[in-house]
Amino acid sequence: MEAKTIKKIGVLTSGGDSPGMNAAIRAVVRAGFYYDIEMYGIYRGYEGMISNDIKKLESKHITHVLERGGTFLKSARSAEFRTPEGRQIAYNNLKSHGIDALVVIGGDGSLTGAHLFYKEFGVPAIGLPGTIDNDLSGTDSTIGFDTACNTAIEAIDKIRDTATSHDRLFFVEVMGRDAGFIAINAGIGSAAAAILIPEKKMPIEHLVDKLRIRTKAKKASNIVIVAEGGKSGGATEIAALVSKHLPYYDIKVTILGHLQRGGSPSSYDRLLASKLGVSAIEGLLQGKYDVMAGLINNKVVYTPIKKAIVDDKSVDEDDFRVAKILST
Ligand SMILES: Nc1ncnc2c1ncn2[C@@H]1O[C@H](COP(=O)(O)OP(=O)(O)OP(=O)(O)O)[C@@H](O)[C@H]1O
Ligand SMILES: O=P(O)(O)OC[C@H]1O[C@](O)(CO)[C@@H](O)[C@@H]1O
Ligand SMILES: [Mg+2]
Repeated sequence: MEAKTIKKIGVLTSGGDSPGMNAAIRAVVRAGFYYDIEMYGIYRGYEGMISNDIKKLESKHITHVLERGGTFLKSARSAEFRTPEGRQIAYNNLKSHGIDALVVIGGDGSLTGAHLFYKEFGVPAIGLPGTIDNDLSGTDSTIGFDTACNTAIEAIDKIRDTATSHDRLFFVEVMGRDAGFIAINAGIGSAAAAILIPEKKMPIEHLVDKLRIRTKAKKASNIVIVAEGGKSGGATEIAALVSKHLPYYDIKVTILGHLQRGGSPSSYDRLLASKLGVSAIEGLLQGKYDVMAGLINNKVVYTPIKKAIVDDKSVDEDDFRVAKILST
């Protein structure tokens, strides 16, 4: 595709926030300035595009944001942007500021919105994978995933201390409505007894058998990791089912919840966000539209958004094999 002349670029964060979004915004804005582009912040994701909450960004806006969790541009889930009328208002607002192109930082939903917007109005857009869920193809890891896994592991380590002291069985729920990436990573990284994810059904009898075997083997503690969108329910539901089979166990449930979305980004997420932020601006200037910039084997790759959002990135079967071997 032939590159359009781009003089003003808008950047927004959308969907659930993720650690490293600020680092990504900073890199996008810094790279924009480097290439003499006027940069605009669109606040609260697509909500701000519709309510015209759009401001020109200066250097001062991105000072000391790289290390901060959350997103200083704020984020939102916008029902109105899902409607053609909402998107038309958003387009009119962009035009009123003379914005020629967009960088959208968010998850699969946010990138779906960017793809639709490009198709309808021809506004050049590049997506950056910003979500703790890691559920986008075209990148080994999404911005925020590594930090979220570290946060989950740190919390589970603490739970293990008390679980071991009291010989208790813990069910720990991690985030991931439709994706088990945090669960499998945090599960392997914290020596979980079992890991339950949305993509795979584990019959309750299997889980119960596994826990019985571990009890016989006199394992010091048992921690089961459950992704919130598990096929048989979340940690609370699974714990209730298991307690019917193993009434002699002292069972506790911990839901880690939104603490997994906060915190200062890890070094990996800072690097990822910084590389992809620069690549977003350079991609737009080279005429790469309707694509997501990702990192595969440490190289920047531009993948059509349509491909990146397709639900074909699944938890590696080999990770399950490893988890099984290590928990036996
Ligand atoms: N099909 C769609 N058409 C238009 N806009 C969409 C569509 N899907 C999502 N969006 C927009 O993107 C926003 C964010 O999407 P969603 O809530 O799925 O989060 P996400 O970007 O996947 O992030 P995460 O899953 O990490 O929280 C939605 O609130 C909506 O404004
Ligand atoms: O904060 P909200 O809007 O309840 O969204 C929670 C969802 O967002 C995510 O944290 C991803 O951002 C999912 O893992 C979780 O299911
Ligand atoms: Mg999503």
